[in-house]
Amino acid sequence: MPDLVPVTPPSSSAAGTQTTRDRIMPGALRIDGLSLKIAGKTLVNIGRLTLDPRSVTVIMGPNGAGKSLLLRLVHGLIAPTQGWISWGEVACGEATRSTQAMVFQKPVLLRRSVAANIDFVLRLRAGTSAQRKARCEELLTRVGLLGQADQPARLLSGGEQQRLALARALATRPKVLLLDEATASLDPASVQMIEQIVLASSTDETKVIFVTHDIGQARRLADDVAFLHHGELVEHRPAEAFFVQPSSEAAKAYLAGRIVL
Ligand SMILES: Nc1ncnc2c1ncn2[C@@H]1O[C@H](COP(=O)(O)OP(=O)(O)OP(=O)(O)O)[C@@H](O)[C@H]1O
Repeated sequence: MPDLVPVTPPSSSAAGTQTTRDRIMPGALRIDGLSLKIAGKTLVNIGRLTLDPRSVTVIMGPNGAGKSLLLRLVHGLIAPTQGWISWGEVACGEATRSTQAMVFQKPVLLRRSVAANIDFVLRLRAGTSAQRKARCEELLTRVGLLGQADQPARLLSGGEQQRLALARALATRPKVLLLDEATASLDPASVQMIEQIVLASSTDETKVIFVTHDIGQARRLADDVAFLHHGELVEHRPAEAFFVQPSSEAAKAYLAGRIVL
């Protein structure tokens, strides 16, 4: 296990010194001896996992495999019972969370206009109102919602709401973008748009970790696949190898469409 430096909140880093953001990249995500137990039951148990900082990692596995819990652990929304998660030299926690963004299956939006939802996030960062406006327009253009900027967010369709949630996540210029079944209830056109935005984002120095049940989607997006079963990591391989020749019986059965218990 490498020495992990104490985390410095981004706001307190002096000019000219490395910020938490700088120290996260280009380091990999490393998980070591990670376990999560609730009420005496082990729900996540991952010995070691290292993820490339620039790939799109897809996390797959049957229902209840621990995919969402793993994402929440990585995002620091829940604390592990044991073990470490680190980005580069930095232990994951409060400070790394501000360099990450997570998109959930059900978009969580403010009861304000589309643009105000983005502006809310932009206000947490430095910048003039003209800069915020320009950045807001850039983000809304990127997700195809500029025409609805002044509309109440709650009037958007499900797919549009999810694109707004994605734009809001991208507003933070995250080093790591975590998506938990973000397209699960959307139609094919919305799925395609979100996949395109995600793929384009992953080239901008943003690591993407995408949880999905959809094998076709995993094939389209993944550079590498981590397959979970009963809270354990049963394999982590480059996507080509995983889809052609999965090494675990659970992944073979899952890809063949058989029921995996
Ligand atoms: N707060 C909690 N307390 C107790 N058990 C929990 C809690 N959260 C999740 N679990 C259990 O942990 C297991 C893994 O849950 P998780 O949501 O991570 O699965 P998943 O792989 O994302 O499943 P799905 O594909 O159905 O969303 C499940 O059996 C779930 O019931």
